[in-house]
Amino acid sequence: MTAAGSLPGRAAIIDGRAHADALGARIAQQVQDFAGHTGRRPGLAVVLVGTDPASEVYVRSKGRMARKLGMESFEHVLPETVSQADLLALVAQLNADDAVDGILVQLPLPQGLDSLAVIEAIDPAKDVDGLHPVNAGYLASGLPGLVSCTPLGCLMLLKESLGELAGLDAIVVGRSILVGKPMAQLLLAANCTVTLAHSRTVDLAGKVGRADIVVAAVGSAEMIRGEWIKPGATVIDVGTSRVPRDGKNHLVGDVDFAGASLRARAITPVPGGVGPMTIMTLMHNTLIAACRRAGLPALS
Ligand SMILES: Nc1nc2c(c(=O)[nH]1)N[C@@H](CN(C=O)c1ccc(C(=O)N[C@@H](CCC(=O)O)C(=O)O)cc1)CN2
Repeated sequence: MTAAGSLPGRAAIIDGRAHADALGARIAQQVQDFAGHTGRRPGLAVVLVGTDPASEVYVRSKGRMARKLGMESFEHVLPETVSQADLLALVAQLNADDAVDGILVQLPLPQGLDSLAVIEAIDPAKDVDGLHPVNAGYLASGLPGLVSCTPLGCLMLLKESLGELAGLDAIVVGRSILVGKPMAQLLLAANCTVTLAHSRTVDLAGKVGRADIVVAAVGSAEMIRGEWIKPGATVIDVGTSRVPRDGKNHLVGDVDFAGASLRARAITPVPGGVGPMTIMTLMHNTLIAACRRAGLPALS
């Protein structure tokens, strides 16, 4: 049988925007409850260094979404020429600010700045990107911390689409600290059997072809071919690359969408799949961080 809403031989589309909207409605209600209990609103500080156009768009979207859900948004824009010391001083100031529950430094940072050192400087309790080694360690140890936004969004989409994940064979293609590594840990915690593939993996096509779940996070346009996908697999595409086609720039994922749709049971589109969930899971993490800091029970 095909997944709900799909035509025979065509994968169901996993609608990330709809899932993000539903999660956003729940968060907005919980923000009101938080404000009722504490007399203040959860606060998210976003730091942008430089003028990368895509990063500017993402930072604006994060601030807009935080305000829309009733949170405080603090936006800090620093010039590309900022020193490592000044950036670290801003992070220290945000760590000490009681109105700030979540801190996010937009990546990538301009050349010359050490992003790992900046991430390590963030108070792990306010690290709503879930990238601090303490939070990565909590995730690997099965302890409650803050989980990186994109993989958390992917896991939510997978659970919505598949229900139970236990026992499924999953492959994650890409081993970044932002997506690949935490994604593999989340799937392991959900009792999948996980392969973490990367640029040196031998026979990637064969390994993808044995997976019930494929999470593609390589950052290379359409490199996962449709014919590699196991019939009936569920495909989550994290990639966003712009490619020139028919005289226009098109946004495509890491997966050959048209080919994969003929074999998969369900697939995320690009745009409109994982991306909107990345922004909403950041809001979810900010609310979790705020509740923990206020000593309120964790959210469901
Ligand atoms: N500190 C961080 N930096 C970066 C992260 C992150 O999670 N934390 N992730 C990415 C960028 N990113 C959020 O920061 C992000 C990327 C894409 C989208 C999104 O909604 N994409 C749309 C398409 C948008 C377009 O047209 O270009 C979609 O897929 O539908 C949201 C957030 C790297 N940096």
